[in-house]
Amino acid sequence: MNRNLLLVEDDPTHRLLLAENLSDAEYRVTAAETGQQALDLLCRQVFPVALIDIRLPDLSGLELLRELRQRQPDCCVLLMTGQATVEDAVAAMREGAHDYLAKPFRTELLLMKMERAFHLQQLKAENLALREEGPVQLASASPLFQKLLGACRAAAPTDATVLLLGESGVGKERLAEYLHRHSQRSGKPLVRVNCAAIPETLLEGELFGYEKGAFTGAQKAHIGLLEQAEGGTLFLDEIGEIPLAMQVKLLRVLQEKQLRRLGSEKEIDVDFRLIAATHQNLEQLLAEGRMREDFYYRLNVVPLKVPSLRERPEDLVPLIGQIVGQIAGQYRQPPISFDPAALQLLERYRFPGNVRELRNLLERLQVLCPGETIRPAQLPAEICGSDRGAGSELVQGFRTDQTLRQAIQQFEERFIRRVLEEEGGNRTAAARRLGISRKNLWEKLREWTGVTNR
Ligand SMILES: Nc1ncnc2c1ncn2[C@@H]1O[C@H](COP(=O)(O)OP(=O)(O)OP(=O)(O)O)[C@@H](O)[C@H]1O
Repeated sequence: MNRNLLLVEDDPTHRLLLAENLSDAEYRVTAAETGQQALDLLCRQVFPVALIDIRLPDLSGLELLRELRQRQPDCCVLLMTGQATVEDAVAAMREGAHDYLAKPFRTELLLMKMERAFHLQQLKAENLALREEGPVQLASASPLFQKLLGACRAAAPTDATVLLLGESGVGKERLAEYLHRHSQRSGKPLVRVNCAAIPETLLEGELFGYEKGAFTGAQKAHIGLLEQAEGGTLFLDEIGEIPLAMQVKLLRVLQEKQLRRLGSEKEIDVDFRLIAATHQNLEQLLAEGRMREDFYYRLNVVPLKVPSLRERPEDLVPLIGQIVGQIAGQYRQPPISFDPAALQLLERYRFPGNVRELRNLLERLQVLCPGETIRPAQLPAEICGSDRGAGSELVQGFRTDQTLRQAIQQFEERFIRRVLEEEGGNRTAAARRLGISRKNLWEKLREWTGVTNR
């Protein structure tokens, strides 16, 4: 475990003495004289434990504690307090400090408390790793997807760069998580970056980090995402969106395993495994000059194509089972099921949004109709309509030389007739499905055909 310890003490003699004793006990001590210095250090380094004097020249121990908890909420804080400030220390413990030492204290007591604090952090880290190691569930009965999983299992324990290719919503991010969990780096962070979601002007600072004052607005130093992935995995989603200039910089980091924060000359060693993903055709980006060849070859070490849901029809039913189970559990509701006709419609639908679209649909149905057996009429129009030639006859023969109003009226008539037909002429059922009153339906029919109510 990282034995970094932040020591904040303004009294030089006491600071030196403490630093010496703690270093002798093999802690890696970084000392600060003031609250501000401590805050700057907290932007640069992760400290599992901090030992803080409650009386500092610039900030009160309580203020520093609050700021510290914002920057590193997992840090375990021990306060040093004089007799006069014991009450403050107790208040600080209510705000999340772990323990306090009343001055003067013996070195053995300090070392004992320190050992306990680090032990606690170790347990927390192990617990977290255990929780995160839970299986990433990937329901699949399709040979194509099974083959992909086989390749993932082979690639996972290596440090090779993996490039996940496939349409939006097929589960690339989920596979990246699977790869990370099955790698040697699973105890370390998986840092996910959606390159398309970060504005180009901010991308470099976000990835590489920056020093205080590196540019206007950089009021404090910032640890970049590449550094945050230290020891773990960096997942760069939408890699096709990375601007050319940034490709050069990233390539350099990938080759030299070193980076420089914005506004700094210092090279920092970095060690992460890269997984990249895109729904774009990278060869086309190459041809269009939007991706550098050297960057492409660096990414394209283990390319894995994730099939769309259409290419793995065998997976629809297992996926429905898994996702409904998950969502119903989450909402503590009885799970939905599908009648054979509804299931058949789902099987015929193309799911352009892939598993994401399926998941959203299932969540909506589960929340609106918990425990029900879903019938075709409860499915959205795009899925229902995919029955019998995707409902295309409803829009066949439309002319563009009519007004919008005429076109809408024409569609309305066809649509209503079709629903009425599907309901075997039962107007009450048809009106309910159409979401209009029986009277309204009758009026419309009379207008079109002169039929009167029977
Ligand atoms: N095998 C699966 N089992 C259950 N849920 C899945 C599975 N694959 C994907 N999902 C779910 O589908 C949604 C989309 O998956 P994910 O974000 O991994 O897709 P993606 O390919 O990375 O999409 P994009 O290219 O848009 O980033 C997520 O909610 C995810 O949990």
